[in-house]
Amino acid sequence: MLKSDLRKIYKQKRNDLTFEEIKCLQENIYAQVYDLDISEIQTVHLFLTLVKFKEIDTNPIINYFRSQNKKIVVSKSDFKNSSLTHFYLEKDTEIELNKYGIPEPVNAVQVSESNIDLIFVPLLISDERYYRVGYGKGFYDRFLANCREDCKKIGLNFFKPIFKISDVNEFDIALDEVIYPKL
Ligand SMILES: Nc1nc2c(c(=O)[nH]1)N(C=O)[C@@H](CNc1ccc(C(=O)N[C@@H](CCC(=O)O)C(=O)O)cc1)CN2
Ligand SMILES: Nc1ncnc2c1ncn2[C@@H]1O[C@H](COP(=O)(O)OP(=O)(O)OP(=O)(O)O)[C@@H](O)[C@H]1O
Repeated sequence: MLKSDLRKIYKQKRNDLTFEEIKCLQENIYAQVYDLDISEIQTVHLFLTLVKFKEIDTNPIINYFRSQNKKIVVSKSDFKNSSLTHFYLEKDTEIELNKYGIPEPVNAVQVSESNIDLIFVPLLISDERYYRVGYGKGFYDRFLANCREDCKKIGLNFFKPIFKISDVNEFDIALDEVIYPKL
């Protein structure tokens, strides 16, 4: 199926989830995250939850990685060129919503992509080859292209991957793994 159709379908499917359903799906995802082998990981990048699109609440994941003494990195989005810049998220880092409703750090220390060992990637839907469809601006395609070859990329989603995204292009970078609710 085409990215543009998948984007519409999975935006709607996510929007249709009730908060009770989301709570249950999240718990399943968190349990799988807490089961990952993170012994080689020092620095982990997470997205901060975009509430208007009913994204997974990443706060419990952030708290978990903090409790494991890992450094947390979050981004600021530049919609003019679809680029992200990255910053350490400390316990006292101030967070503000940008005009799209994305939480972003204020006055934090910038981090280069080369310091990131693990990235949790937001997505609407992925396929069995670990390609993904996001909101369609290419922020993550650009970001992942700048990361280390050995940086681990794990997608998080409420829905099971489909067989195949048919219009994957030269910029699309496959993830290493996608975590979605399993029985
Ligand atoms: N939490 C989170 N942060 C993220 C992403 C994400 O998927 N989740 N992104 C992943 O790449 C980037 C942001 N991508 C976004 C793309 C569109 C809109 C948005 O509000 N779109 C409006 C139309 C905006 C316009 O073009 O004027 C809409 O769809 O209504 C928000 C975020 C970077 N940060
Ligand atoms: N590294 C790159 N350099 C230049 N253009 C890029 C790059 N990566 C992606 N693009 C362009 O960005 C646009 C959006 O890409 P795509 O449809 O794959 O977005 P997406 O993965 O759904 O969005 P997002 O990453 O923001 O969640 C496409 O037109 C694509 O060609």
